[in-house]
Amino acid sequence: MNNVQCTVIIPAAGKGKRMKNDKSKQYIELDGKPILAYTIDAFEKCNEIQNIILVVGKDEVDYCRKEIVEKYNYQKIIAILEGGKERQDSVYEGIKKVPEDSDIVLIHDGARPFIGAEQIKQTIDDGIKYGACVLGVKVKDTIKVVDDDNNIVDTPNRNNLWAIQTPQTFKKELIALAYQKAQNDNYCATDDSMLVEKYLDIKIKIVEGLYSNIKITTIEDLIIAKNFIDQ
Ligand SMILES: Nc1ccn([C@@H]2O[C@H](COP(=O)(O)OP(=O)(O)OP(=O)(O)O)[C@@H](O)[C@H]2O)c(=O)n1
Ligand SMILES: C[C@](O)(CO)[C@H](O)COP(=O)(O)O
Repeated sequence: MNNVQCTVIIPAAGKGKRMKNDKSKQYIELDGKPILAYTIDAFEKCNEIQNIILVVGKDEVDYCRKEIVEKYNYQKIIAILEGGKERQDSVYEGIKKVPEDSDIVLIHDGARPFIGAEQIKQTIDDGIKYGACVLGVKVKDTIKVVDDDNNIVDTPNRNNLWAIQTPQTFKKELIALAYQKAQNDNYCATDDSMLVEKYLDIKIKIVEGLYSNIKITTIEDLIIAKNFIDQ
């Protein structure tokens, strides 16, 4: 595909409850800069991305425009939208505003600031080739399936287990259709590819990512993030 048009949706409307911090985690500063700004930087600098859609919390649109978009002089942001109750609702707000001429939609957590250019480009290439792909890494631990009483019921073969990250990258029509169907059904998933798995009969490729592409979720992740920045 020549001149492929790519739009990234960055959901950043979460409250960061697991971080237990007054400020939502995406606005916590690392070395004087908000986590969300590190995330946006990666896509702003990536030549393959034309548009960035930011989805932020209720009442955070003006704050984000002034303190993030204007302050860091981002040029690719075409919309700053108010998100919804769940991550999926926030992403859906973004999907509704993807420009007509976009071929590929990437979805990337605002709280994953260490995404690399190579990985973004690889998901775009595989998104074009296969229609749907997600970044992931092989799990390092043994994973157990447990019942409601915390008794082990299964130990899946680790060779078949991957920890899934973002970007999750799709042809626009595919992800728009999967999202519309899920929203109509009130079906809530924990990542975007689950909707494609449920509603569309297509294969989704895994693109091998990096362990450094962490999602800042709990306080330990902040310590790791500070170490990455200091390196
Ligand atoms: N209603 C929501 C919930 C989450 N997110 C975003 O989705 C990404 C991944 O979600 P997660 O890490 O779970 O963030 P939070 O929901 O903020 O965290 P928690 O579950 O601990 O409250 C984050 O960038 C978050 O801001 C969103 O846009 N809208
Ligand atoms: C999309 C995701 O980052 C893939 O690992 C993750 O599932 C988001 O889940 P969360 O519950 O919002 O942390």
